Amino acid sequence: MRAALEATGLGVRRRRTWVLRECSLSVPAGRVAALVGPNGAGKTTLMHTAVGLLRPTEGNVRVAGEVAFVAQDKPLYDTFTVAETLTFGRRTNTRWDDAVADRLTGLGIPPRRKVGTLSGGQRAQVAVTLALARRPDLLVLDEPLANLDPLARHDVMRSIMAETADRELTVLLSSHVVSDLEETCDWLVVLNGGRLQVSGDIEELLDDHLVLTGPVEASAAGARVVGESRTGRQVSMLVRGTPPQDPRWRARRPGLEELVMGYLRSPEAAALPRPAGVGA
Ligand SMILES: Nc1ncnc2c1ncn2[C@@H]1O[C@H](COP(=O)(O)OP(=O)(O)OP(=O)(O)O)[C@@H](O)[C@H]1O
Repeated sequence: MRAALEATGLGVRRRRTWVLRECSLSVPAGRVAALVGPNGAGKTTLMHTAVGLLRPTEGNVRVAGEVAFVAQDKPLYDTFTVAETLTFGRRTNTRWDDAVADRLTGLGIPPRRKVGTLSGGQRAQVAVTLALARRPDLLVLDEPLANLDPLARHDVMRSIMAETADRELTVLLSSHVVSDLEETCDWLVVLNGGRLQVSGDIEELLDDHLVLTGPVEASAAGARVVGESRTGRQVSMLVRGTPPQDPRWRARRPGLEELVMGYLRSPEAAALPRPAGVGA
């Protein structure tokens, strides 16, 4: 399994505070990885170190091949037209792919319009298309869907997915809206308070967890409990691995959002690949 992105013991200190610490993860090539976590978790910091905008204080991060990055504010030249923006991209990139760039026309974005007059969704499409047309091996997108309406979010994700279907491209994208990621992402990375909590294949993670509901008296002995919440006499908990024996539990597979929320509510819990030879 070739890694497109590999971080080892990655740490970033800003002034006196560690904003990223002991972060070791590996995203296999060809995956679409969702990077989630609350505000200030360190998502942008991780992305900036991955694309070389920020030097780690400790550890290292390695990326295989060419990287394209779309920053949160989708920086573009507002006075350029869409066509001029594409011409600029073509002239400044040796790996430029006209077929990808031409997709903007198919999306109904007028080539003669000034970039500064585009809607948020159109602007996001231009920024993502510019990055994709550079034919990167790894595409890093910092909240590409922020401030977009549901239709525009769907369209941007569709543009990205069209490209991943055509060739081996690895994508790392951050978002606060887990439901946007459910259909498109197959790898999950959860950061919380600068620490890595989860990194793994989404289907395997969902298969490895259960949501249990039952009376507060039910015994969770033997289970690895990620987190729990109580409503009156009922308790609901996210567990990893083998469920507890008590027959009073009702068990079901979690959804992606439940899995993410379970970990975010329990910053001490982690679902990470263990180093070889180390027990559970
Ligand atoms: N230039 C800076 N100087 C000092 N601290 C910074 C700087 N940039 C970010 N930080 C701090 O680093 C921490 C992580 O920030 P980061 O932007 O990586 O989080 P994030 O997960 O991307 O958050 P958000 O979801 O709000 O975009 C925050 O506490 C932030 O205040």
